[in-house]
Amino acid sequence: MEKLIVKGGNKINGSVKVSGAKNAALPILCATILAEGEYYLSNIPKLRDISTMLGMLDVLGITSRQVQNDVTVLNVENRDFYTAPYELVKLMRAGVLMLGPLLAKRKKARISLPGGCAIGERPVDLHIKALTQMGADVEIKHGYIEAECDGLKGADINFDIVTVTGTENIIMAAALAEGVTVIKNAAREPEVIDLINFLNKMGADIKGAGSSTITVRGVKVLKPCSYSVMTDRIEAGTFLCALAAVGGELTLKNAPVKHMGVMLDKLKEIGLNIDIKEDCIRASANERPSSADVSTQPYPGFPTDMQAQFMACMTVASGISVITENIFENRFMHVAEMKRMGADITLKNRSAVVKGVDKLTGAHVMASDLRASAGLFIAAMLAEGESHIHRVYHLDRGYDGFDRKMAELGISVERVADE
Ligand SMILES: CC(=O)N[C@H]1[C@@H](OP(=O)(O)OP(=O)(O)OC[C@H]2O[C@@H](n3ccc(=O)[nH]c3=O)[C@H](O)[C@@H]2O)O[C@H](CO)[C@@H](O)[C@@H]1O
Ligand SMILES: C=C(OP(=O)(O)O)C(=O)O
Repeated sequence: MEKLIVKGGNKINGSVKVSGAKNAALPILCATILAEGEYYLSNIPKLRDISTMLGMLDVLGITSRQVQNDVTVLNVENRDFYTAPYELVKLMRAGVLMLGPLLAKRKKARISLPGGCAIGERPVDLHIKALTQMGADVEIKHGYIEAECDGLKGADINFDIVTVTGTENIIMAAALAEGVTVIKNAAREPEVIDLINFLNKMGADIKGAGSSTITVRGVKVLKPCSYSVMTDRIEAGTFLCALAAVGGELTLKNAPVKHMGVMLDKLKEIGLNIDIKEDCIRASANERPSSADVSTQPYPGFPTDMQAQFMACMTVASGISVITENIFENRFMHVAEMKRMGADITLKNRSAVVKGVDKLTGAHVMASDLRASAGLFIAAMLAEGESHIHRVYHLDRGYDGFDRKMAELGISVERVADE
């Protein structure tokens, strides 16, 4: 295991290139199951969830190799493998994204049921209900989702809750199903749009990307293609939050600006100066951030994946902020750790009331999940003295070279072995 030692007190100064989006790359990698042949995918981020996903695809007979540093070539054969084992799914919930494509293409899927995790129970009942409506037989046995079908059929799916991976699973399943599938209350996240663009490039017929009604007309065959994955709005937002917290100047290259609306508005509200030219954001902060309330919502609302980072910034704001988490029932594990660094936070049901303090102090803290780790990193950048962030493997799951990029921006950070 490794930990990060961060010395607080430095400002951000420099420029950073935003990497490919984890949450777009993962479903796109799963979608390759849908057609045999060779795919050329660029802008796939280098992070642990991606290597786990490539390992899972390998188990299914799909090999990958890296060419020219930025292109991942996948070679897909339609083999008789259909199991995503516990050892891999336990490392990353996105393994469930194999359910739809495996059923559609191989007519059978056996996926380890993802367990509960630090941010909540995260059931997959809506994925299963929708696939059953499309004609699949699904059972839970020995901790696995076991599903099979003679061929999926189009259906009218109405999700009770907006679910991102649920929407993605059904879109992939429907792409090769017989007839038309209409998904109502679909997720509108940019990563869902990226998946649809990829599938349409493979020859799928999907309309309504970015709206809450998506119509998929099943086609008989899809073909492989080359594709460049969108850049990561959460990574971009994390760097901007860090800047708003500690001050300084930052140029973000390759930022997915058009998908960052609410985030950028919030960051302006707390005092960040932002200048945008195409996909380049120049931002600066000279003063302590102002306080602001946020309430997480499905896209286009404020993302739950930015809540911990925003909270870190608010720990030193001039005033009181109320941060409400509406998506996951338990996504406040970072609160106790931030309090250990001197933050003044009170939890009331789904909200955290954060009273800005003059300074945080460095401490040993434990990362509980991916975005909590980023939030704790920002808190450590703000703190007086040294902080040790343990269980940094959570950070590595979802950020491409986070500590390296922060070091390039002038932040004092060291990665060392942890006992
Ligand atoms: C790999 C990926 O893209 N992960 C993202 C995806 O996760 P993920 O797709 O798992 O999150 P969902 O959008 O499905 O979850 C939204 C809510 O619906 C609930 N729910 C979901 C499915 C279901 O069958 N039953 C059910 O009750 C969940 O417990 C949660 O409370 O969207 C989340 C919400 O934007 C993000 O935080 C994650 O980063
Ligand atoms: C919660 C996240 O990811 P996952 O759904 O893969 O756990 C995240 O990206 O913040």
